Amino acid sequence: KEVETQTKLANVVVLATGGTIAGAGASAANSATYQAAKVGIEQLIAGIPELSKLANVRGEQVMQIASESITNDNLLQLGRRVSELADSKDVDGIVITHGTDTLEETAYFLNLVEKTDKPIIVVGSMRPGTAMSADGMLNLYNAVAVASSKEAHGKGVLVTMNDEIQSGRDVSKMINIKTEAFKSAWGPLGMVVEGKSYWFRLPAKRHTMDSEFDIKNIKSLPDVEIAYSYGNVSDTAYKALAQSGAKAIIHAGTGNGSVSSRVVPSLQALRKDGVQIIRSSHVNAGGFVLRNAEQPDDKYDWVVAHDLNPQKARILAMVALTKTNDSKELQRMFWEY
Ligand SMILES: NC(=O)CC[C@H](N)C(=O)O
Repeated sequence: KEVETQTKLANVVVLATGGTIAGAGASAANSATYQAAKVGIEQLIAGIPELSKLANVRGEQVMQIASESITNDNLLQLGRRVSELADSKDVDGIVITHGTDTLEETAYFLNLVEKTDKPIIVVGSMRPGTAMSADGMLNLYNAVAVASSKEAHGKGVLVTMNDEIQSGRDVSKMINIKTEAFKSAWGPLGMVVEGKSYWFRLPAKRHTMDSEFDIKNIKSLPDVEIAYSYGNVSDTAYKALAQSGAKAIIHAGTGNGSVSSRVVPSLQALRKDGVQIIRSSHVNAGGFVLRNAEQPDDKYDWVVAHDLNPQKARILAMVALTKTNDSKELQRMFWEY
């Protein structure tokens, strides 16, 4: 009996959403020119017989899209399915296959709203399965390995790419042509090698079980948009986004979220009209925006995104706005998550 429980394999569900990990190209030489979201999850799982040694794996095709086309409704649909599965006692871990373009957004969203300590792993690939040196097979194998491990419990939503275990909160796609594409400004949490995980650090920010957000209470997500900044920037985009109904605008700022003097008056006016202004940075290796540095946030009643890049700041702002429209509360959430 004891031996039986010791060797019992974990039950892992793979939720497939599309992306390059489900991509197919015309020839094995096509590592960058191919169609994403072509191959079904049954075929992906069948292509890796070694998975059956790691866990009892079953797949579910939730959608079949390239991740740049993912909508807020898609996020909610996926989040609800993850939550249902996490609540089931027959499920020990969940893997989500995903296009890499917005993988970091989905991983962070789930990290905020899933009330479970069961492993949730988001995984993609940089080359389609039809290409030479395709990376999807190993990335998915590693994802299932981590999802079925005891140690992955309670560590928030994770991403396994290029043998690394990254925090879904921190990780970002930093380059679009290398298999070494996903990095965290603060380093990976661990490594996964030959199906075994090696952990080195833990996430310090609130997530999953410790989060005040719950997918079960989120009916819809408000409109939050991003405006990019650069030299000679105009206020046209900011004003247009507000006019089309944005509840918050993420300022994808230069450097430490600095704001051009050409734009400051409009952002002040938009805030007076009720739009939340959230200063982030488009510095690729990781921005670090501090309150009242560069701009008087207290005076203008603006929020800073701290180390969250603009696309992650959009995710947190949407989720946060389902609870509050108080800028001080929003700022607290931006420090805590
Ligand atoms: N490497 C990828 O997954 C990119 C493919 C596609 N643009 C997507 O995000 O789904």
